[in-house]
Amino acid sequence: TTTLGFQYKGGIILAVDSRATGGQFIGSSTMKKIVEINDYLLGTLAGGAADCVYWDRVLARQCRTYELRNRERISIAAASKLLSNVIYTYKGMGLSMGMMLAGWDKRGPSLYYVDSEGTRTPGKIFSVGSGSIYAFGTLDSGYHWDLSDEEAYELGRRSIYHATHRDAYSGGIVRVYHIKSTGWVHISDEDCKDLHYMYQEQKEKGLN
Ligand SMILES: C#CCCCC(=O)N[C@@H](Cc1ccccc1)C(=O)N[C@@H](CC(C)C)B(O)O
Repeated sequence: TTTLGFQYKGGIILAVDSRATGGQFIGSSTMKKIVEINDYLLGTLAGGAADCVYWDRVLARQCRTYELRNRERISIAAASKLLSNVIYTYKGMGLSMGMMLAGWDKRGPSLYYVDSEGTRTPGKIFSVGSGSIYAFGTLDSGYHWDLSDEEAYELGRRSIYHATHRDAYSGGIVRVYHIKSTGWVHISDEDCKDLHYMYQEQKEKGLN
């Protein structure tokens, strides 16, 4: 898996691949690794597929319960704390999860990283998963706060593409979402093979 999230002038971008593997076996090429918890809150999945999917559903239920009890949406900080606290009770028992929670709440845009070791931290740029080392190469060299929306989408897309090209455990569809003050927008789903030939063409025409 390769997942990434970064905050910039225009909000937050999330981008992920869609491959699930069991050893060298590819179990899925269409996995949804960005999960829509509510209209203002997205999560990303990396690590054990069953662990991530299961605990994300638990979190989604807890967020909805919070809304019903408090008549307002949960903050990203509180949602990430709920997730972190509940999986911390299983620390050392073999859970494997590296998740990002991204959204827009009363304090504005917010991006958190939460994992099964007990780490919970806010930040501006994260990449999580076996291909994150490759994604960082493109992401860190292309990132700046004042990216335009289109440049930000392309940076997320290109960073995930590069990881799918080099990491055997990443591949399939490159999915990009944008979180703004009005909630999240699904920007694109593109097969990494199509992106490969598109970037090849650009290189041949010397457009890079
Ligand atoms: C095939 C199949 C069913 C999925 C098995 C399964 O959890 N694969 C894991 C890799 C893994 C992890 C821990 C133990 C074993 C195997 C996987 O593909 N994780 C991706 C993200 C999830 C959300 C799809 B990615 O991190 O590579």
